[in-house]
Amino acid sequence: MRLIKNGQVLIDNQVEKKDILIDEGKIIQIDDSIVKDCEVIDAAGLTVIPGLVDVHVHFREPGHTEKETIHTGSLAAAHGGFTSVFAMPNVIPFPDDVDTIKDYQQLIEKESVVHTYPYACITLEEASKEVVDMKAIKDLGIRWFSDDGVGVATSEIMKEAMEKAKENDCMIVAHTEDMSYRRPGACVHDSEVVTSKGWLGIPSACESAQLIRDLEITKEVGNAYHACHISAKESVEALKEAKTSGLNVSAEVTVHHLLLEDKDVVGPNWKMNPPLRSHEDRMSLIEGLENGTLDCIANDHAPHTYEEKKRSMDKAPFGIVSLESAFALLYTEFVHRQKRWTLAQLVNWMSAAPAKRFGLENVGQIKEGYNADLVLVDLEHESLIDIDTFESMGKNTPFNGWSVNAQIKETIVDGKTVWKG
Ligand SMILES: NC(=O)N[C@@H](CC(=O)O)C(=O)O
Ligand SMILES: [Zn+2]
Ligand SMILES: [Zn+2]
Repeated sequence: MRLIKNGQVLIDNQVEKKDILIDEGKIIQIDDSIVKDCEVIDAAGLTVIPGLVDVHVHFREPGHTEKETIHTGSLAAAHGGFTSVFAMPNVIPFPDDVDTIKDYQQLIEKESVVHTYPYACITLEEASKEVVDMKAIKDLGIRWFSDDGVGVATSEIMKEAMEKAKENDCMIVAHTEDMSYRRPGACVHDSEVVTSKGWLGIPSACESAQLIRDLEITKEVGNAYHACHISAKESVEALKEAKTSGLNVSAEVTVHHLLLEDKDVVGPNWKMNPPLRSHEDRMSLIEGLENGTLDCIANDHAPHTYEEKKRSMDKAPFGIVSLESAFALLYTEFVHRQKRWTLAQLVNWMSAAPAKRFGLENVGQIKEGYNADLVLVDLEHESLIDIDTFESMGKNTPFNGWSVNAQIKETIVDGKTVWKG
């Protein structure tokens, strides 16, 4: 048994001083003042929020442990306040059949300090040729399928995947990218402000054309569909229409697409897929989140080595790390500075909303009977984002040195402290 005392606790959209008693991985009591002869965690001066949930991370193991491992990635998650994450399947070997996935699940069980839910591929080796055996994979407890890193190239294969998803009550989680719009070496948004620096652009249609294709198939098939890392206003419009017509669709927006624009791009640490788009696009993402067209915030934590990110813009890999700075950056910009969002709104988009959409039970709120996945955060002091404090092996972030007004102090998973500052 453990007792968190004197914290300012986020419960039902309010912050109140409460004590939280936890036992066997669950929250068993919440009250004004609890006295119990057990280990006490002093949360005086700190805010207690539910553990954050991220449906989009890359942990690189197996296959690319020079970039990140399940262990270091999960520690980065814990350092950032994330207690449940969904790991994308662009690892080697691809988790696309039962035997490979069983080994992968065992590795996660052994290495991860947070709840890590693996995605399985939509198609074998993410090659867009053959849809995986969803029925067999679902028996392993996996209900989320993605080919993240690439789009599903043809509508025939996507339709077959969606039909299987519908039959098996699974969700298609799509990275939408129509490669006919992407020239070799293209690396930034296709706008004058950034292509004038000599880099080739990727137009918004590269994302939205395939998203629109997918939404049409979803309408026909009736399956659950989630769109990854939405970056363009055309995509927000398409999703709005799909939701209005009652489709079972949801979408995420990343931290960097909420905070940065094409004009901010300086070098490879600002290169990610999809690229940072225009001011107008960014505003439509923020509004889309606020009006419910977009459902949750994700990281798309994508670690790469220093050597890889040292290459020129056209040759460096796409992706930035995000887990350890996400909450602090968004809290600072949208809650502390702009006062545009409440703490409860932000936490909802980073916890209860994704948990609900992805079917995690008793996760995302501080409530009796819920999992004791909790985060102690200091919202009173200013500090700097510092890559030297990162648990991640990846240091590829555009946010190093940014000043923030939130710092994760302790992360608790199933009642146990997995990270402490
Ligand atoms: N987002 C990225 O820029 N990169 C991701 C792939 C992806 O999310 O599409 C990666 O695996 O590195
Ligand atoms: Zn992607
Ligand atoms: Zn990704």
